[in-house]
Amino acid sequence: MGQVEEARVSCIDLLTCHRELLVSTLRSIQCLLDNLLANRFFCEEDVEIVQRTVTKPNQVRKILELVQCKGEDACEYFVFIIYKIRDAYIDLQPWLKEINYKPSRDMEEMKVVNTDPISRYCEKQRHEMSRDTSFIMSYGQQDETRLEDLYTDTVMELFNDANESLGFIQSLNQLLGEDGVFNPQGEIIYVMGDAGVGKSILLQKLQNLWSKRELQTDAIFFFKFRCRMFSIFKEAEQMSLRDLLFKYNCYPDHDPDNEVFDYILRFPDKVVFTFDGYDEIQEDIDLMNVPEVVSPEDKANSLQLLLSLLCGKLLKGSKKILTTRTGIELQSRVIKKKVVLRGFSPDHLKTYIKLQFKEQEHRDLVSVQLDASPHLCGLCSTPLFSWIVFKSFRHLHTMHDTFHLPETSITLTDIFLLLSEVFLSRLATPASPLLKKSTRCTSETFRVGLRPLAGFAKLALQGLERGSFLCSQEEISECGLTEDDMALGFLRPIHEFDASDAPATFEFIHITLQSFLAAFALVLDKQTSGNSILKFFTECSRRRDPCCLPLAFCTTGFVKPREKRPFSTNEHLQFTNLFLSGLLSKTQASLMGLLVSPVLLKKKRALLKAYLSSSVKVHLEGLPCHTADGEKKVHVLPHFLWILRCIFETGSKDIAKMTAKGITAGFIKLGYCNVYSGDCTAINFVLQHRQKLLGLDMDNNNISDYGVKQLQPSFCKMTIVRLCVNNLTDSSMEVLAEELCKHKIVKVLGLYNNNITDAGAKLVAQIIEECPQLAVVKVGKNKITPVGGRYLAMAVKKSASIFDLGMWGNSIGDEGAEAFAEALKNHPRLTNLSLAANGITSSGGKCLAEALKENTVLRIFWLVQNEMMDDSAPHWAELIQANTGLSHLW
Ligand SMILES: Nc1ncnc2c1ncn2[C@@H]1O[C@H](COP(=O)(O)OP(=O)(O)OP(=O)(O)O)[C@@H](O)[C@H]1O
Repeated sequence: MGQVEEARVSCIDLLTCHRELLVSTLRSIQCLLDNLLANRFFCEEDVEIVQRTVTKPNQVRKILELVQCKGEDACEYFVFIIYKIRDAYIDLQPWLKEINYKPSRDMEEMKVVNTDPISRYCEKQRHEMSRDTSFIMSYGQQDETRLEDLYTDTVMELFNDANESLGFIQSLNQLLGEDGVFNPQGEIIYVMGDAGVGKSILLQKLQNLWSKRELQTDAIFFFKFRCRMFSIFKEAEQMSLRDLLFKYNCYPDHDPDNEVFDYILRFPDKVVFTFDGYDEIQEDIDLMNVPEVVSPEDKANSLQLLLSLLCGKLLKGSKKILTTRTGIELQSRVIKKKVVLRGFSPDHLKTYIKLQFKEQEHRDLVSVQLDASPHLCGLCSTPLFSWIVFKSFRHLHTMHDTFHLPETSITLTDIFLLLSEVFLSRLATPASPLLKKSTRCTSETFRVGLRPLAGFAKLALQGLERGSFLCSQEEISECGLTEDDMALGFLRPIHEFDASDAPATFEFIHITLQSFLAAFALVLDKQTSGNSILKFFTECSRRRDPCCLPLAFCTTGFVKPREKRPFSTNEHLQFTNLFLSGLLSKTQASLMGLLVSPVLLKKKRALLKAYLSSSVKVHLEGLPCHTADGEKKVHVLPHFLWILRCIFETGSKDIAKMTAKGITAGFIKLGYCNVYSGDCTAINFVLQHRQKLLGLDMDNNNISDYGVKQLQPSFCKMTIVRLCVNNLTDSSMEVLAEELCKHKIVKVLGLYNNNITDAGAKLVAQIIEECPQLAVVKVGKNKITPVGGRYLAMAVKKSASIFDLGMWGNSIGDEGAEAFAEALKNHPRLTNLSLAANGITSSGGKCLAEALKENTVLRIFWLVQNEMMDDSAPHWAELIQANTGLSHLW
């Protein structure tokens, strides 16, 4: 035996000595009884005696009495059970440590079976979680793919409460860890991302890793919820936290004493929650005024339970990951950390192609087509869209002799038409394998599939109109859809909301597909006046406010009743508008002309054209603008971007021209508007028709190199190019250098916080040298070393226009500093320079101070966060006394 034996403390004495502690702390009595019985320390009668005893402490007393009567071995085995099943006897682990318990060799050989309800529940949860998360849904139910065969990492960026980037997360383990926590008191790990960027799949992967014990966490419970379910529970339905956890997740069997729930209440830090799709909550505002839930025993409305969990009023300290569409802001005080999903990087996309296509021939074919179209690459950075494109490609390629992805100007409407074509092609009689593959005829597929397509479209529109993502069997039948139609793949059944045997509920396989079909319904609709196609446009332009969700409740406890909103965001409606624009485009005219009367189609197209042609102008007129340097500046809202997206879908040059004319401001700020690379095609589509010069600020978006490529034709008009915090690499610098040096009109170039290295810095230096009007350049927080620093310094030396250069947060070091010292001597114009946080030591500092004695122009100089020692201070003191033009030295 270990220390216990060495000290010759018998276990009988131990149990006597610590009896009080054991009586007050010991739980999971059944597990003790099961093992004592199985190993014949107890007989059936002993077990019955214990079970007949009324309270838990008395049961423990009885067990202690009995084991002590049975002798030293029984007592030692009793302690051994507590030692072996840590989870069940977690409170007694410190005691075991205190008595320095180590089991004897004989004891180590004895069997202990874990019949503890808590451990059994954990196992059950892991088992069910693994079953539920191992497959990614594909087309309908018929074609599921294993998660591990398709899951590809995506770009995950951390942000602080001021929405400043804190860098990227490299692995899912970091999501639950401490990286990027800006508010330790906050309870929520807030994950944001655009439609289809992979929020649900990210959670699924996390759940799957946990189920296989591959996630680095000590959490032993995991509860997953989709937020939309909270809208489904009946308003009047009151439920307890226990119901919410067990009825709608995994149920604890064999737990007569509620030990699992008690454990969860006592150790909330052992619990992970995932709540997917916070934007999908269709809250009833009246509920918000009901008092908050603070006791786990209270019954309450499910939404209140959710909010109390999220705010930490219930199960404080549990880990909670909440996902939502971009644009839904929560108050920072409830957020622990913030992660934004950015979709596939070019490398991720390559990996995903490999996973999607097993045959090298297909991989090559797809890669060639993608390489030829940066716009398609941009679209495919959203996993949902690449999934549709690749799946459709595979399907159509196997069905038909030739199939190529649509070329250059593919739109989102094209992508969803492709998906619908694949679904509807199931209606076609399969060709005999011996026959040559059939020739693809999209219009025929749609013509044959019109009845079910119209049925699904009607169902989708009805759902959007009443604010629901779900549909019942009854509603499906009312739309004329049959069981065979259900097999096409548009809908999938959902089981998770009905704890009872309620009839099945269905949802569209993705919300964007519901939006697409709703748009289809608007186009097909013969009954109502054409005007009704614009109803969602009107609604979206009215609801311009950034969304504020029920978590106001967490901090204020009271929210004023507002207009009842079916969805927390209007993105679904915006998508419907976008698809409507695409379906009514000239490109789709021949296909749609087969499905709708050409006269009606023409009427609807004219209405849309009239609306879109003026909507940018109207939007801009409604915004506050200010004039600076004789130029009108306006900060647009995300709705502006949606209008541009719609205009691009129409493919109409006329509308684009009229829109370009309507942009009267000389400077447009699109910062924080959630612009992604695919949007740049739409922006370019309009801007290329602009006659006048323009300043464009696109800071803090996600446009990436694909986006810059798409904007290429528009740079000839841009005097201000701000692309800070946009995930750009040197490849974007090539495009910028080529365009900006060709047109030489740029005045401001913002590239702060991207991924520019020395090669990119060389190109920026070229822009500085060759653009005679360039006054402001921001290249801080990139990856520029002394080599790049030298290029930039040399360019600054040659430039007579540069006025403000920001280099903060690179690593140009002393070598870079010396080069800048050279550039500063007698520079005619540079007034504001930041070399802060660049690893410059006293030696570099000395050179800079010396050089500044010959400079009377520099006013503001940032040098903080370098590595200069006190020995450089006299040089700066001397410089200040020498009374150069320097007014601010940091
Ligand atoms: N990391 C990934 N690896 C492979 N495929 C992915 C990944 N993320 C998403 N997908 C594909 O994209 C589809 C849509 O993803 P998902 O449902 O997670 O998006 P979402 O961000 O939750 O969208 P929404 O906000 O509209 O609900 C998935 O069904 C899957 O096919």
